[in-house]
Amino acid sequence: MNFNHAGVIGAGAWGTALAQVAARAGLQVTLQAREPEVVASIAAERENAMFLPGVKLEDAVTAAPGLDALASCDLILAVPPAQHLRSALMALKPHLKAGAPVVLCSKGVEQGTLKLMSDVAFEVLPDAPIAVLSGPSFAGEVARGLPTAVTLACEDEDLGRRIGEAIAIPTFRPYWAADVIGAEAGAAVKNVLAIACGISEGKGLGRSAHAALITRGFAELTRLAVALGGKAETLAGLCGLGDLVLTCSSPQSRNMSVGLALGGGQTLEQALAGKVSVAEGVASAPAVRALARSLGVETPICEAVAAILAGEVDVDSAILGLLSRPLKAEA
Ligand SMILES: NC(=O)C1=CN([C@@H]2O[C@H](COP(=O)(O)OP(=O)(O)OC[C@H]3O[C@@H](n4cnc5c(N)ncnc54)[C@H](O)[C@@H]3O)[C@@H](O)[C@H]2O)C=CC1
Ligand SMILES: O=C(CO)COP(=O)(O)O
Repeated sequence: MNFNHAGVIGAGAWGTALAQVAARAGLQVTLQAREPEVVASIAAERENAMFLPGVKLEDAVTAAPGLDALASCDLILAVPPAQHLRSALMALKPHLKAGAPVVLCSKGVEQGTLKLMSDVAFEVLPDAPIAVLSGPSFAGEVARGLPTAVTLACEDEDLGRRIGEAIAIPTFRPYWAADVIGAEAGAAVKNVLAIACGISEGKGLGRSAHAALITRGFAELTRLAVALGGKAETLAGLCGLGDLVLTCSSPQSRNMSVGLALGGGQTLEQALAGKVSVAEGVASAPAVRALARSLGVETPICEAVAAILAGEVDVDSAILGLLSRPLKAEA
């Protein structure tokens, strides 16, 4: 089956950028937006002024307020914030075309249930083929046509390849993989680690600390992903190391920005004030901590971030705590 019509759930920055990619790849695209002003601005100005200003959208992208508009879509890209994926898929269910694959593009762990996005999707849409798209990809850069490569993970590798080919353009290169759990675990944990790197940067701890944090963070991310059933080699790819390096290295990252603000002395409330965009690591940190504890996996950096965000410890004490840990073998 070739794909002709993509439906995108969630017209935030990333949903809009992916709609642009799919349209450039030759698909008709319906972009479902919750905010009436987003639907209106795309219809009138060809621009999502609220979430992705300054990018003129392709003619093939049409915005719609309701999920009923996705009923004829043969490919769905689900891009709501992770904590809203369940409700979004439940709302999609009556309108989902039989057999249409659902590609999960949100990055996070569901609070309360501690489930990965694919677990949520399997629960809500047990009959739908599920794939995961993740990798180093800032929405603004992708939408402006700057190049990147991502992981397209699907247990059915042939389907993964076909989805990848359907949305690929020279500046957006999906590499397929079968390890859905590894791809999702990398996506969720890297956001928490980006907050840690932002804190380090905000405190002025230097380039060496930054590199050490990324590296030890990568060890945490890999340990947790493997405990969940993922493969270490997946985490060495675009959806793990690739996205970790990107998100930990630029204030363009909403997660790193939150960390920068915290490291600069702001409270979490101040760091989040006035932001319309989502910093997923804030919601995922307590879930990642709980998940790691339930599996007996050591994740000291994620633990420290979760404790800072929960107000259990201040930034300086958390840093001191990490630096005072017993020495051990690296591997
Ligand atoms: N922005 C980026 O560069 C990238 C984002 N992602 C992931 O994509 C997902 C969506 O992020 P963005 O598009 O950046 O979001 P955004 O921060 O640009 O926009 C917020 C989105 O949240 C939606 N929203 C707010 N409250 C909601 C509710 N109660 N129920 C359902 N939706 C609600 C808004 O409608 C809007 O679509 C996140 O999981 C993020 O980690 C992944 C790769 C890149
Ligand atoms: O996931 C992303 C890049 O791959 C976007 O990161 P932020 O959500 O931190 O901006």
